Amino acid sequence: MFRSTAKLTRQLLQSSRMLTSLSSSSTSAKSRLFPASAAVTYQSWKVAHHLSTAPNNSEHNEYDNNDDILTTPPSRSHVNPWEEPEDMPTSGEWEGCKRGFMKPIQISARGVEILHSPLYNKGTAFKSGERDRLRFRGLLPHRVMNINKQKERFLIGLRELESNIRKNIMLEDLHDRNETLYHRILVDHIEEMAPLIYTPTVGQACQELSARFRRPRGMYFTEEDRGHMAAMVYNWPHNDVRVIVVTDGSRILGLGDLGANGMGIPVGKLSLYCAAGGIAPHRVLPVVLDVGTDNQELLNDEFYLGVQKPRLRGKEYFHLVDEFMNAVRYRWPRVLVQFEDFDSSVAQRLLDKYRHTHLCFNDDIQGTGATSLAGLMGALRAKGEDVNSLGDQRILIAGAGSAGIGIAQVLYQAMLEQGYSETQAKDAFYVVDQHGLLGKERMATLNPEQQAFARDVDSGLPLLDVVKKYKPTMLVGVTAVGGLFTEGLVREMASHVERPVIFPLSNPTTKAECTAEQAFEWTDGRCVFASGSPFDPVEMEDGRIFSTSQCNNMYVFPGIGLGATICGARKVTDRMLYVAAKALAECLTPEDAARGQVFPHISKIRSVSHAVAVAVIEEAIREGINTKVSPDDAKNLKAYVDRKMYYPEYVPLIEKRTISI
Ligand SMILES: NC(=O)C1=CN([C@@H]2O[C@H](COP(=O)(O)OP(=O)(O)OC[C@H]3O[C@@H](n4cnc5c(N)ncnc54)[C@H](OP(=O)(O)O)[C@@H]3O)[C@@H](O)[C@H]2O)C=CC1
Ligand SMILES: CC(=O)C(=O)O
Ligand SMILES: [Mg+2]
Repeated sequence: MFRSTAKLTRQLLQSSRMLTSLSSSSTSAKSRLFPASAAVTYQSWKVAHHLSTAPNNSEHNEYDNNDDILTTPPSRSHVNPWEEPEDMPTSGEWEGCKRGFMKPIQISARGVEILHSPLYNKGTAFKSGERDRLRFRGLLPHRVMNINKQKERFLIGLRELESNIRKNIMLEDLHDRNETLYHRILVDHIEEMAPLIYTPTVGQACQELSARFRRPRGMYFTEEDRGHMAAMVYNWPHNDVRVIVVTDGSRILGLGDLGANGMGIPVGKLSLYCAAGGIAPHRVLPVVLDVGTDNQELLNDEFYLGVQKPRLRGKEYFHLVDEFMNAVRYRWPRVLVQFEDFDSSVAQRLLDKYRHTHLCFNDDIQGTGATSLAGLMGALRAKGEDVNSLGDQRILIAGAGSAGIGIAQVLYQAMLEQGYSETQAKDAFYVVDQHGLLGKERMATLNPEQQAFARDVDSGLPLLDVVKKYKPTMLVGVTAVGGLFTEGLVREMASHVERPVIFPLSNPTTKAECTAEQAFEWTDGRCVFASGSPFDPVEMEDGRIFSTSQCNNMYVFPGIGLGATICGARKVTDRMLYVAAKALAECLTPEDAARGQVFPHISKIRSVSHAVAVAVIEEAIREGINTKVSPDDAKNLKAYVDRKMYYPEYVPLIEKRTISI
């Protein structure tokens, strides 16, 4: 089990390279992919550092490395958990940390039940005193391992696997056994893990969910549950649910209708809520509204686990959603509901119906809009232009669905904030769907949100002709059509603009409108690039290396959820999304911008979520919809939010006693 640091580091370097090449796109183009050597070096440094600094006796201290999952110490930036955080408070509950004593959690589970409860299970990390106290002495092998040793062992096994889907399965198995270790691995290795538990691998995990089903996670609601939902929600074993991610599986990433197999998306998003957003795992609930599917393959599949009927539509559908929304609010009055991957035929309608009465938002419309705003402001910085010059851009959005219109709406609001008139702001947009440019002549076929961005002339003009005629400075793809940005189209754009901004945002990677290497090659390295799923940096034949960024709503939804739930906001407002975008944009350092990056590195995601949450709470206070943060706490909001963020560490457990003497 124990390997030398050098040997392990070598192996990690090798595995990381393997991972890099597995997740990379085709290398057939002239430019070749550049292995993310900076990340590899950082990764191996972290492991090497840990191995050389972990104290020898750490495995035998009953209370070291433990924490209360409900509140956490303020600073978590340290790599080695045995090191005392620099800003450890001098009073209050964390005074105990210094003496190696942690407030335990009382649990009702007993003996072996605890080992089978993923929220409490620590596996081989249970210390001998705890094994006695909790009555499972003898049910675990003798050796006690601390969380870092467990993590190290898990990572060796994970990195030996050859395919990303196998890695996803291994991670989800851990998720089902030991949530603390799972989230700790995500927190410490987010760059490596995000593509495995989220896009792109989560797409395949959803497609194969029924075939690979092992253990249930989350809740399913079907038409048969009508009239029972208010009672059903009490089947969920946790009383303090703060965030629900719900889908009806009708548009999973760019993969279309995956029915109940879409459960992988709420599960993946909520893993990010915990690891990146600091929401404790017992406070999240993934949900599928299983209203059938129109996917013929699933309807014919003998192993499909969802409702094998055509989708419920119309009034019946909306009544079902309504019962669900009221049932969850009945049990958890302050819960935040994130609508995810609903087909655009219902997404905006659901948002409009609930946004003023329930604490909710639509991630594909609003989260994507806020993230893209931050990314496009980052692109202006990377180009050395004024971030407040959005209204002077010519912005071509390919795709007029939830994401496309969501992006246009948030950018439009931002332009008004930046001082542009409504006419100037509207004039910056060119929005194209399958039938070409949205224009006045097509008004009758457009929904009200699309109509707002219809141009006076050139209705139906094809995408390439829009590029030729209007010479966009920014090109955003949210069509779910892989390869839509052809060489001809990108070269045409680059012939008019010195530094074209190219954002193929469709997920998963196979649906990206173009790859990173294509964009850099076809613009001779002049573009500023960001994609929905991650791409490795690109090295051109002449040796130039270009950074890529991931423009994905994962940069804002965890922070929006964290902020909205900490302050008990009554609703998620448009301005909250705007301040979230600004906070995210401000996390970009001058060095990031100089490298052509438009988002902070993903390893910074927890501090990004923290900044977004602080901005959201400040906005809630300004708008008078904060119900929880006291004026005193508001004075030192950053520290307050820090304290509220969950950090995955083992907590001492004690039995909850029902009889007192
Ligand atoms: N990076 C990120 O954070 C996010 C990425 N996305 C991705 O964006 C993609 C779209 O999502 P969403 O908006 O919800 O999907 P929708 O189905 O709502 O919208 C897709 C849009 O693309 C248009 N379209 C399809 N084919 C073409 C074409 N050949 N040329 C021009 N337009 C075309 C459709 O037009 P028509 O209506 O005429 O069919 C429609 O307007 C997905 O792949 C999703 O994964 C979504 C959210 C966040
Ligand atoms: C990222 C995301 O939400 C999507 O692709 O749908
Ligand atoms: Mg989505």
